[in-house]
Amino acid sequence: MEIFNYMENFDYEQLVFCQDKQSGLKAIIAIHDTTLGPALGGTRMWMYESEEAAIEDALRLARGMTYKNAVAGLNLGGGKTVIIGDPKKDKNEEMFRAFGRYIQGLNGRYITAEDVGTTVEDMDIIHEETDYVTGISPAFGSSGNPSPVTAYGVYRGMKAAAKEAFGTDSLTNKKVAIQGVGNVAYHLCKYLHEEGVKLIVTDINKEAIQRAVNDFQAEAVEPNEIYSVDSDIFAPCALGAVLNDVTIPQLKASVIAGAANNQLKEPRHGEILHQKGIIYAPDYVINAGGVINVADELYGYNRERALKKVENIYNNIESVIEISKRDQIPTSLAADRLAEERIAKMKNSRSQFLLEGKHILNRK
Ligand SMILES: NC(=O)c1ccc[n+]([C@@H]2O[C@H](COP(=O)([O-])OP(=O)(O)OC[C@H]3O[C@@H](n4cnc5c(N)ncnc54)[C@H](O)[C@@H]3O)[C@@H](O)[C@H]2O)c1
Ligand SMILES: CC(C)C[C@H](N)C(=O)O
Repeated sequence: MEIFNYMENFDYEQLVFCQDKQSGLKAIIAIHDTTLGPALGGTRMWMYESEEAAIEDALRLARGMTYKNAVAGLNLGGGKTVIIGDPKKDKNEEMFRAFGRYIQGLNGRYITAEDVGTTVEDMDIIHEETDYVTGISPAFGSSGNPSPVTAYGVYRGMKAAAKEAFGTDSLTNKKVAIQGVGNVAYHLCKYLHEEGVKLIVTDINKEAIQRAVNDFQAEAVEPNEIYSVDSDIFAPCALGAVLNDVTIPQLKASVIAGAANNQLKEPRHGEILHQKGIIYAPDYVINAGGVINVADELYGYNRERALKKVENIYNNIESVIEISKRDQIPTSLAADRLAEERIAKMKNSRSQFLLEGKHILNRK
């Protein structure tokens, strides 16, 4: 990958490599865009096949956060960290403390939180070194684990997408196929089960599957069967790039609404879904509940206020579908348009503001 080329093409601001030999920390912080405010995005710990794959993931996820935060109406930019390593074996306290010091060194340009492979406990350790971390323990007056709130947002967004596809937002008796029943999807299953949804689940972790089978009477299928099962809604809740040339032709669902980041392998896959008449709830619009929740910490966390904002994901999905229908474009592009318009407007007004400031100073 030509890193500077890639950064230039997609307007990235900064890429930071952090290493600490003693603790084994190898982290990459990507800051995409801070027009709307400091970059807020989680830290993912994953066993990447190569350093290049880790860099690419950090960059793609950071850009996703810029768009997510913009559409969610947050005054925050987008960034993300990946830590290279096995979250089950390679974590230690020194690693997260070292990482915390790197975040502190960015002086507030980047604020972190949980993502795949990191926990509230990890954030608490980071907090020993920096205030630029959210999703820390409620004992600190903080919001804790964002996953249940992300699940609530996905549930709300799924209902809005269902309304477009089925004429009603009731999910009772609908079949929902869920890929990956981890932190977010477990809570999503709870909401769906309570509404009388028939759940079909898969995971590469047998215990996670068993929990969903036991707790929600879900039907379990093999990971490669989840795309082609008979379902009304497909909810990708594992990792990215799962909507691609191989999987899309297998889908029976009329709606795609799930928590995973970067679900489309390439932008053209959004166009293919549009042509097939599948209602795709854009990932970064529907899965913004977690970031909305942790961002509320910046104002002194108030759960009721945060959940009210998360409910709005229903309206955000409705707006995206409206633009998609009006302009005859895929929902993925409609969402991009919403985000880019908000950022562009702010870029203009910020430069005007700065010009004025300079003008006043000159007068003095
Ligand atoms: N946690 C949040 O608040 C949040 C917020 C926004 C977006 N997301 C995104 O949602 C997704 C899930 O997040 P999470 O926190 O629940 O993570 P998680 O690690 O708890 O859950 C992911 C699950 O997917 C399973 N999985 C991995 N590869 C799979 C495969 N090929 N087939 C089937 N299952 C597979 C894992 O075993 C795990 O159980 C991620 O893409 C994450 O970035 C999470
Ligand atoms: C800030 C975090 C809650 C971010 C979350 N992991 C996401 O992808 O939205």
